Amino acid sequence: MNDQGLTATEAAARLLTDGPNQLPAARPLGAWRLLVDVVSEPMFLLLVACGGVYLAIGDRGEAFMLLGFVLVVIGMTFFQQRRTERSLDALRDLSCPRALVVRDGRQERVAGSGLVAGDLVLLAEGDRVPADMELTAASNLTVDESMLTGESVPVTKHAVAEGAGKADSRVYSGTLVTQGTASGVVVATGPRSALGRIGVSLAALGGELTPIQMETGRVVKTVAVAGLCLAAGLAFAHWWLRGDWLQGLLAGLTLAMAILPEELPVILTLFLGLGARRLGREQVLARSIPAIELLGATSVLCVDKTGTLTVNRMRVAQLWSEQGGYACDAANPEALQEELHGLLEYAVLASHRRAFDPMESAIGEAGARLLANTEHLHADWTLIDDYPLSRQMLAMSRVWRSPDHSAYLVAAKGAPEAIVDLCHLAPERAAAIAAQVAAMADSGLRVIAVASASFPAVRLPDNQHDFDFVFLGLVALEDPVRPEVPQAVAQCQAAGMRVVMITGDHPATALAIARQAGIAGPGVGLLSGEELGALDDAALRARLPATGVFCRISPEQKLRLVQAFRSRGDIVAMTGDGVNDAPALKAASIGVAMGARGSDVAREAAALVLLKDDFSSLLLAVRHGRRLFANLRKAIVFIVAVHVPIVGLSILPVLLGWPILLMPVHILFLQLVIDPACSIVFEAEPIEAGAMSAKPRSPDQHLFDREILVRGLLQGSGLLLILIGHHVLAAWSGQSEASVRTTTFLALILANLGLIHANRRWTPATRARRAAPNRSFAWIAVSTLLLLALVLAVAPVRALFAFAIPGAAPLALSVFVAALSVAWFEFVKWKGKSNERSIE
Ligand SMILES: Nc1ncnc2c1ncn2[C@@H]1O[C@H](COP(=O)(O)OP(=O)(O)OP(=O)(O)O)[C@@H](O)[C@H]1O
Ligand SMILES: [Cu+]
Repeated sequence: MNDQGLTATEAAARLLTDGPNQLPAARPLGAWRLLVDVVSEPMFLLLVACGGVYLAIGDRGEAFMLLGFVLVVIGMTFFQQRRTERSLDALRDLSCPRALVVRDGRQERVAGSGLVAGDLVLLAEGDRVPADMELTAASNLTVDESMLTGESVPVTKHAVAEGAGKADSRVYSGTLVTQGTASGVVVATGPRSALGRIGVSLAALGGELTPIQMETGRVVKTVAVAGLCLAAGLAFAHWWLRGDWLQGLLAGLTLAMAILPEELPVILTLFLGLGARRLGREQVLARSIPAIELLGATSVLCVDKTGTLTVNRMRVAQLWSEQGGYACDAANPEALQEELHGLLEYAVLASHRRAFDPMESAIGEAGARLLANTEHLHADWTLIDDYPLSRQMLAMSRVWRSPDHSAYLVAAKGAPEAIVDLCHLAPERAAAIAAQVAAMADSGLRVIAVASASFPAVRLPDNQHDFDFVFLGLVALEDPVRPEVPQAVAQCQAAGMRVVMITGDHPATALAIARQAGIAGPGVGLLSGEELGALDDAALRARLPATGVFCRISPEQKLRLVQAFRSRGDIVAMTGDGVNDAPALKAASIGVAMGARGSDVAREAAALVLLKDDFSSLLLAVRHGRRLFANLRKAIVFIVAVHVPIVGLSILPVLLGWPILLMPVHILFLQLVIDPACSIVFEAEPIEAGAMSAKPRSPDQHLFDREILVRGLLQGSGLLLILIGHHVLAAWSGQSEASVRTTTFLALILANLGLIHANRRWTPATRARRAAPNRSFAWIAVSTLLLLALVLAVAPVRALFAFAIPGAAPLALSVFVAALSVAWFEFVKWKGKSNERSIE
């Protein structure tokens, strides 16, 4: 079998003829769905109804105007849909497995969709098999084929060369490598794979509603029902008081339009969608929308050590045997002493030649450097078998045959406890070794022990215990804490979040690294996997508040820990990268996988994928989550406030016998054009200064709570009163009906802008930061005023809006009223702030 793989040109040609290695995505017809979506928009129905009434009255101009707005609704729905679709496509790409393929003799990682038949692909634990393959080499490979066969017990696979039958040497697209490594040649891709033939399409992604979306849905429904009742009442009142039922119907429909919280769901989707995009810019991929929403409420961060807190670049720092020690820095001029040659030799033999694990690469490098030109490097030995690491035994052995030995040679390395156990050492010797391990681990080094054995060349035992191991010594590896981690941890703690370390490593190493990262301090305890196993759920829960470091933890225990934290009401973000981490990642409120280091399984189970594999990205994500929630609340205050005057100005004239002030066009102008644009300002608002020094919000804090409603209603009713004052004053000063309408509308729009400005920051104006200007506000203010000027300038449009070009004095009055309302907003803001303080 050639091990160069295909050439890139060959692969490209085959990709062209065979098509991508993808399953056809089932997607309903776009146009049809769009139609259904648009027609079920309440705004659309109201518009059509209003149009009908205008036609019945014989007012064709108004009717066509509304038709124009129908186009706006369709356009908005369409773009909305396109955007959601596109973000879902991005999610699908992400869940598409990547493959390590050999082409032109070089290994490269490509998207699974780029594979073609004949490609040579390497598989490792945690990979999703990217295509149907025939194995050319396999070491301890077991595969979970449950998604094809329903059988959840992993099956063992062998290479064809080992005389395995077809079923035994084939792995199928979509199945999961649960253990071992292998290489194989792709035999079928895309729809021709076993999975494709069954016709399984990708699991439906998206579609699930987040708690906030559900809450918003409820609010929208309640308000809509109330609005319709009110509108019916108004139509009836109009008919009763004035006798014109068509006009009454129109007034009712106008009110319904004014009340309908049409923009809420739109804004929510916008915020969450843009939130995902913002996270993406920080190299954080959000695979689930609910996670974005929850981020701001995170109260516990459970992080693993290697790679998340540390740089994951290992280096052998010390070698130690009972005969002596050696410091492995490049500055050490001395050669490695003869007594330690065997230790390093067997450490190398116990590692994979083409190592995935940074620890094994480090050992390989140290061997190549320190044992160069000795007889201890054995490129010509053949690997006979290996015993992988397991949860019961944190040690692995590899069995070799050398050309000049009759017996097999076995090299083992693993956690010192495990190796000491395998070597059956006398208690005093074991104690001395443990003391040495503790001394090395205290400075944060990861310590592993190495042993050797020889075994007659007969059938190998099933268990590593059956070898007669000789203890060789210890290898200590250094993996420094990332420089930015201590500060990030401190910021998390300042933000009221606990950072908890969960590791499979030795207690002393774990504690040392935790100290360097700032996780462990006075009053922060340590709990080992063994102790944890002895605790029942209640006892475990009781230990959590005082424990910050969990060591020698197995993945199954990670799951228990997540569940224990969650049962205390915590919102838990948990990082993980291994195959066995998937259940814990799924169980966490927010599962976090590492983009580069994580296995396919981990990334599939996670809600967030950190492309920059490090802890500070997580802090950034939380910041974005908090900002998003805060800005959403600001937008909602604005929306509540802005509805009050619109509703009031729709109802009052009918009841008080004034000429009708607001007609459907005016409301549409506000509701469909101005308000949604305004929410963009809130979305872009930077995080408030104190947001990362406050406690995380409680997970069941409502978006629409009393504080928000009171603040919004207060701002809105003040504005309504001021506008009524304006109306009375304007009418009294002898302005024409059209002029009153124009100036009141202008005052409303200006006050609207003032309202946005006021709600951008809830900290009083005097303390507002000047930094980070939000340019979208200026843009929207200018374009809103331009749009209004346009409406006034174009005579037919002006007529449709029933406006008149106002004189200087009415204009001045209108601007003055708007300024008055801004002062009112600032007062409410200041009042709200001082109330909050008195509650605390
Ligand atoms: N390739 C290996 N060879 C030998 N021993 C290993 C190997 N990998 C891990 N071990 C042993 O098993 C222990 C647990 O390893 P594991 O990989 O589960 O830790 P982990 O949870 O990934 O640690 P961390 O939190 O540092 O990432 C290690 O401390 C080490 O003693
Ligand atoms: Cu030697």
